[in-house]
Amino acid sequence: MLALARNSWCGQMLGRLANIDARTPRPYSKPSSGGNQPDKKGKYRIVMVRHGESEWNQKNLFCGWFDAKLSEKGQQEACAAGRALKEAKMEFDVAHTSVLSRAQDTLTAVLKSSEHRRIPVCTTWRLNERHYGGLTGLNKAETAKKFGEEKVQIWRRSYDTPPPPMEPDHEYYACIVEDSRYQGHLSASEFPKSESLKLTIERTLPYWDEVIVPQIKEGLRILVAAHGNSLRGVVKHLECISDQDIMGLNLPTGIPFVYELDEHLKPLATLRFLGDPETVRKAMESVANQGKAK
Ligand SMILES: O=C(O)[C@@H](CO)OP(=O)(O)O
Repeated sequence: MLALARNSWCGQMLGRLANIDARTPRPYSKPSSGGNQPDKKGKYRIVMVRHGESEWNQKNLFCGWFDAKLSEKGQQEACAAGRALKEAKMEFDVAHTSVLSRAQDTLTAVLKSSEHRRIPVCTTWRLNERHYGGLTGLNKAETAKKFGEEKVQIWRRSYDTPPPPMEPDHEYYACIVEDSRYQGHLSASEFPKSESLKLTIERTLPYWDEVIVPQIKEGLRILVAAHGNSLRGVVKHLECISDQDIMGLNLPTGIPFVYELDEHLKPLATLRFLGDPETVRKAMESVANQGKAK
């Protein structure tokens, strides 16, 4: 059994292997940018949220596994996300998050501002942001000026081109590799030096399949607070989005999105954001533009 979850309650779930039916590929349709019309109700529902804006998002720096904190705006976004969930009368039995502060602090703020009762929270490095390798700490616009916007777009959004690796002399190597939250969970050979979306999906999906899916099937109402790229991986998997089309998906910070799922855990529709459509559209556009030379 894989040592996926830190929380022992979640760990118990690992004994049960997921039994998901073979996926039927279907065409990717653009995510709905908000809207107040609830989807047709599925047999199951899952809600996910990308963390609120971090201090490094604010400075437009590649962040990856660096443990940036939420900015003031990010805190507010997380609180607004909680209020949106409360307004939509969404309740949860269990939450999943990464080991990074920006996702955990978002989850805490969401649960508090939605006046939610205490629920078990499972944390795992498998929901971490993708590891940005040697780009970690670099400014995205300056990197685009230096290497060209096209190259930066490939590093940021392509499916299988990883950014350059993080070498031991990198400014942030030690603070990431020696961080105690990875000790005993990741061996030196497993520790990423950089991750493409493909590699990110390869370490996120075992957690999805072995921990989250059995909980969904048990009827537990689940909230996942994670990161732009770990969640892009889950969205790609759920909606069978092609390697090419996933390049166009930019998840906004701090806006929850909902999936209604059928009995085979197939979404009845594309993701639905709990937010004003124009705000969601602008937020997605602004994430996409972070990689422009400006
Ligand atoms: O820097 C990062 O870790 C991620 C998310 O903030 O950035 P991007 O949107 O460029 O993948």
